[in-house]
Formats: sequence, C-alpha cells, structure tokens
Amino acid sequence: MSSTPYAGPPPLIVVMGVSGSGKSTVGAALAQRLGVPFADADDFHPAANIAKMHAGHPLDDEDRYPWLEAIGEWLAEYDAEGGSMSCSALKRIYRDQLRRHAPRVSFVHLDGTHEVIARRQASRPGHFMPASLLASQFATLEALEPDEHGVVLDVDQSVDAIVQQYVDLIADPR
Ligand SMILES: Nc1ncnc2c1ncn2[C@@H]1O[C@H](COP(=O)(O)OP(=O)(O)OP(=O)(O)O)[C@@H](O)[C@H]1O
Ligand SMILES: O=C(O)[C@H](O)[C@@H](O)[C@H](O)[C@H](O)CO
Repeated sequence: MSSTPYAGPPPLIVVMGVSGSGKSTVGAALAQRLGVPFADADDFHPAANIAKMHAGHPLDDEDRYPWLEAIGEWLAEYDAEGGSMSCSALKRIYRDQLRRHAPRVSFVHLDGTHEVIARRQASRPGHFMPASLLASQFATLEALEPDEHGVVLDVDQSVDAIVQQYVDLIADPR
C-alpha cells in the first residue's frame, strides 16, 4: 500500500459540505491517504467571522469573500503538489471563486441528512459553530452542478469507508 492511489497529477481537492458534515475529519484522512498536504478553511477565517458565527449569526457573501480568496490562494500554491482543503464552499459562486484560483480543483461533497449531521454536531461540544446555524447552512447549500468537477459521498458511513469510496472513484471514474 505504499504507492499512491491515483494515476496522473496529485489530487487537488476541496472537501465541502455544511458545518459538522465531517469536512475536517475526512479532509485530513483523505490527505493522509493521498499523500498530500491538508489545510482547514476554519483556520483562514478572520477573527470577525468566527465571532459572528459564535454569536449565532450566519456569514453572508461579503464575509465569505476575503476568506475564500485566502483559500483560493492556498489552492493555487498547492496546485502542482496537490492538496486537501476542508471548506464549506456552500454556493456555486463560492466554488467558482475557488476555481478562478485553481481551475483543476475537484470538490468532494460530504452529503447527509440534517438528523445525522445535527447528531454529530451535538457530540463535539466546545466548537465555535453553534448547532442553531445548521439550518442556515442547509438553506445556503447549493449542490454540485453537472459541469462541476467533483463527487458526492454519503456521510452516514465510517471515515475509512468514505476515504475508500473516494479512492475507488478516482481509480475508476464513471
Ligand atoms: N464519518 C464519520 N462518522 C462518525 N463521526 C464522524 C464522521 N465524520 C466526522 N465525524 C465526527 O463528527 C463531528 C463533526 O466532524 P468535523 O468537525 O470533521 O466536521 P466539519 O464539517 O469539519 O465541521 P465544521 O465545518 O463545523 O468545522 C466530529 O465530532 C467528528 O469526529
Ligand atoms: O461558510 C461558512 O458558513 C463557514 O465555513 C462555516 O461553515 C464554518 O466555517 C465552518 O464550517 C465551521 O463550522
């Protein structure tokens, strides 16, 4: 199992989805399996964004714009080397913004029901994101469109199974 599980250039992925869908957990696990660097978009938020969410207010497009620019710059920096970034990327325009920096980026949407994700959020007390914002995350979410490069994976399975499903998909893209 020492060889890389892909042919061609190292994958450059954004693991996307609503808060609590497992982006940080799966993004890091995928980075390890693919042998590429990992970064968490939560670490790119200006302090004002964190404070706003912590106070129970959803971010708007204006709040997200500079944050997405910073994430796009990271993707551009790791374009050749490959990388795994966990970032909500909820709207098509946000993904378009990231693609302007790194056109080959591929999205891995961690998809799940409100029920499953709310349960997971409830079991990680102390996170800055209040569970009350989950409804707004779902309301903002726009699914990947057919012309967008990416895959959708069901979160209601183990992290290992999600990683394996992704590796199988890139080995045998349909
Ligand atoms: N496939 C899984 N099975 C069981 N638990 C999981 C799975 N994926 C993630 N978790 C757990 O669910 C919780 C949320 O995961 P995580 O923090 O990775 O989500 P996130 O999408 O990065 O959230 P946020 O965007 O709010 O930071 C964590 O407690 C994590 O350990
Ligand atoms: O676009 C957004 O609203 C943000 O990315 C949020 O989703 C949080 O940063 C993150 O997911 C932490 O819970």
